[in-house]
Amino acid sequence: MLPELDDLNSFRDALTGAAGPDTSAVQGAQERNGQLTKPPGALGRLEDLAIWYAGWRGDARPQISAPQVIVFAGNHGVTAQGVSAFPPEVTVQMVMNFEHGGAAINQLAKAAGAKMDVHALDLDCPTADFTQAAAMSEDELLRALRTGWEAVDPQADLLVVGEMGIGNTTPAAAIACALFGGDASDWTGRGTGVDDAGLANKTRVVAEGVALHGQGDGLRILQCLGGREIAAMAGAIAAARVLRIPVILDGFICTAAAACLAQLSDTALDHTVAGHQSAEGAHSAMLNKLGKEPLLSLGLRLGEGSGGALAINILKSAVACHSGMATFAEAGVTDG
Ligand SMILES: Cc1cc2ncn([C@H]3O[C@H](COP(=O)(O)O)[C@@H](O)[C@H]3O)c2cc1C
Ligand SMILES: O=C(O)c1cccnc1
Repeated sequence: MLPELDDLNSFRDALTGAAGPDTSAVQGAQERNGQLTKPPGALGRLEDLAIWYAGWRGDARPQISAPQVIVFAGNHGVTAQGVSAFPPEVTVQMVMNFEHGGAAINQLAKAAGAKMDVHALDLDCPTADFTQAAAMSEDELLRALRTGWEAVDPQADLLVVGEMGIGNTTPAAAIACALFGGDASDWTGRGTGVDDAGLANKTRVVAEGVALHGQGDGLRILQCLGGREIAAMAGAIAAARVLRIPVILDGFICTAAAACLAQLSDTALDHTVAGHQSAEGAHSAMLNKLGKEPLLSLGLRLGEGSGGALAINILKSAVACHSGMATFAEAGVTDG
């Protein structure tokens, strides 16, 4: 059961107090894995994935039958600084596209057999430009976290969260810089494709934001430098942690949301795997900081949950092998 989110402390408490994986299911899955008709370790990371999944589901021989993809959308005041190659009205236009089934994520969710939900967060009311003020008030942060928290279907057995928000690679870079240190240029990339002058301007904006608001815990950084859809992703990833629903992380922006949770608790992201490595330059550095090895590297730089949705197929395949294969004894195959 998910507790109500009355305030930011109830969020912190729920995350830090959430139970870990079921160790007996992990043990049962490891034992089963050792008996399947293949040389030991021959399925590589698929074996680790299946055992990890079994632990979080509390079932040594699990199935994946109800994956959920949730796309959150938000608008960003910082777009006034000219940080994106596209205008902010594209956010609401893409939300319509999601609703009509025309975006990349619609096709990828369908191909993965996942249901897809879309939540637009106050698109008429962009966050504040973080070079001037905190992006959100505490109350706005709480409401965005709650949107994500409540969007997770408790019956889902796998979750991917994605986003749409023109300008949001800028807050994602600022979050990473504030959490992990280094220069703004280490974390700032081209997003939708800004040119060299655009990249220099965007780097300045990230540096200004971090100089103004770079202190505090993961929630404070999310509030001051993030955005509503980024906070909603964090809320959904945290709810999944409490509900023991495994999560496949998407690209740069999704990983920045997750990184805020990792700052609050060392075990906050134990139920997550990195679906892919985005072509956004600093994504691999962010994954390294979080100790996550991506499953795919296909040069995607889209967001929307696209890389996470693609990786559903990998996880499904891992679990299908683990739960569907015969053991040496069942198949009458001689053990090594
Ligand atoms: C048509 C279109 C569809 C998208 N789908 C995801 N994004 C991605 O690009 C945006 C981030 O890049 P930046 O920070 O440079 O604006 C986000 O909306 C992200 O989801 C899109 C962007 C566009 C233009
Ligand atoms: O990695 C991402 O999520 C990403 C990269 C570029 C633009 N939009 C999203």
